[in-house]
Amino acid sequence: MTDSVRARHPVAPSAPLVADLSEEQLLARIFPHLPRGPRTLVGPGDDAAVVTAPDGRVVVTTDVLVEDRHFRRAWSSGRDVGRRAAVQNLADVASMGAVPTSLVVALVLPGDLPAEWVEGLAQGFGEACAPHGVDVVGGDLSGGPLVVVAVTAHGDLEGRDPVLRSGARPGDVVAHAGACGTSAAGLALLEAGLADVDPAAVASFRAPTSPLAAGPLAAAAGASAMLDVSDGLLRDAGRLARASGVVVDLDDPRVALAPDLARVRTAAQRLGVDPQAWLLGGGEDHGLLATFPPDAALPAPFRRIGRVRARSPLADAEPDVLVAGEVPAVRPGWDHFAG
Ligand SMILES: Nc1ncnc2c1ncn2[C@@H]1O[C@H](COP(=O)(O)OP(=O)(O)O)[C@@H](O)[C@H]1O
Ligand SMILES: Cc1ncc(C[n+]2csc(CCOP(=O)(O)OP(=O)(O)O)c2C)c(N)n1
Ligand SMILES: [Mg+2]
Ligand SMILES: [Mg+2]
Ligand SMILES: [Mg+2]
Repeated sequence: MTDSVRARHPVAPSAPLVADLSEEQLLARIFPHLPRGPRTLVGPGDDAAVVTAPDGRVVVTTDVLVEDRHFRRAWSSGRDVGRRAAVQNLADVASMGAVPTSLVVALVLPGDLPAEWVEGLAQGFGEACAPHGVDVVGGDLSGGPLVVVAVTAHGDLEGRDPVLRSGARPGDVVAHAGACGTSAAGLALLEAGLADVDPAAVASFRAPTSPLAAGPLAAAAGASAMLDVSDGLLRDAGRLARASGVVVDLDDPRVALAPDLARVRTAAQRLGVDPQAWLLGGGEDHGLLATFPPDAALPAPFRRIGRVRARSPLADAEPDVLVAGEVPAVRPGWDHFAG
């Protein structure tokens, strides 16, 4: 950290700042302070929490989108941001095996923002939610220096057990539903000023779609663990692997993710980059990554992309995720702080 940053904050020179920590390290400092009673069936650490209500259980999750961190006003319309914010939250509900039911939306809006942009945002929420029978039931407004969209989503497990990150067992099949790497390709094209090279990839960055119905289907088919891929396949597979105490060994992406590779090949050639970096390290496609017992039939549109292995009891520094048995060479994905 620079001295000028430290000068603004009254901390000891050795005390870490947020930018010195990974998201996981920061969460490890937060979680111990949070109260936890018998109403909490699944607490922080998964894609969503499960809490009891007098007449049952409610799945609840929240994600925030920040201007210039998650979107740029020059690249995305209000409608795009509304659709993205909805899908990002609905995917966290689906990845618990639940059906999303309602959202509340809190907005921070700078005064120079056209009111039309905000109407577009509401339209985007409507377009992403209505087909799934999800209602937008409230929110909050505040002024502020940049656009922030904070969403809380609720879901219904319909009597099923929630599918946690922690249930993967050695021998399970690793499967994925949805796209991998397309959103990252779209972002890279926008950054390079080459959006016209692949308008479909750019559209999926601006407003991704997630196979939401596949979450409850996976739960019904006996999925042992699940999460949505928001930060990159390797990063999120690592979270599932650590929560479950296993190693995720992904199949060779040139075969297992061949359709995804084909989708981003043109953009990769044009930008002169290795498309595997997008497939394995790109986030924000919000596909579902799940593990299934070996005898389970994978529900559509899940496809096998790897296998769960036992951790070796002797190897301390064993990686959590392998690709075709090897330590992957590409960046694993997004971290807000220790990127
Ligand atoms: N400020 C916070 N206080 C309590 N729990 C948090 C906080 N930020 C994140 N979490 C929890 O940490 C876990 C990981 O968060 P995150 O990586 O954002 O999950 P996701 O990618 O599914 O949105 C989640 O269970 C989330 O609820
Ligand atoms: C302008 C811009 N730059 C970079 C990115 C890439 N990016 C920003 S956040 C993120 C990860 C996903 O967001 P996060 O807040 O971590 O969502 P969560 O994991 O909580 O679902 C990625 C890949 C972007 N979307 N927009
Ligand atoms: Mg998630
Ligand atoms: Mg989150
Ligand atoms: Mg994230």
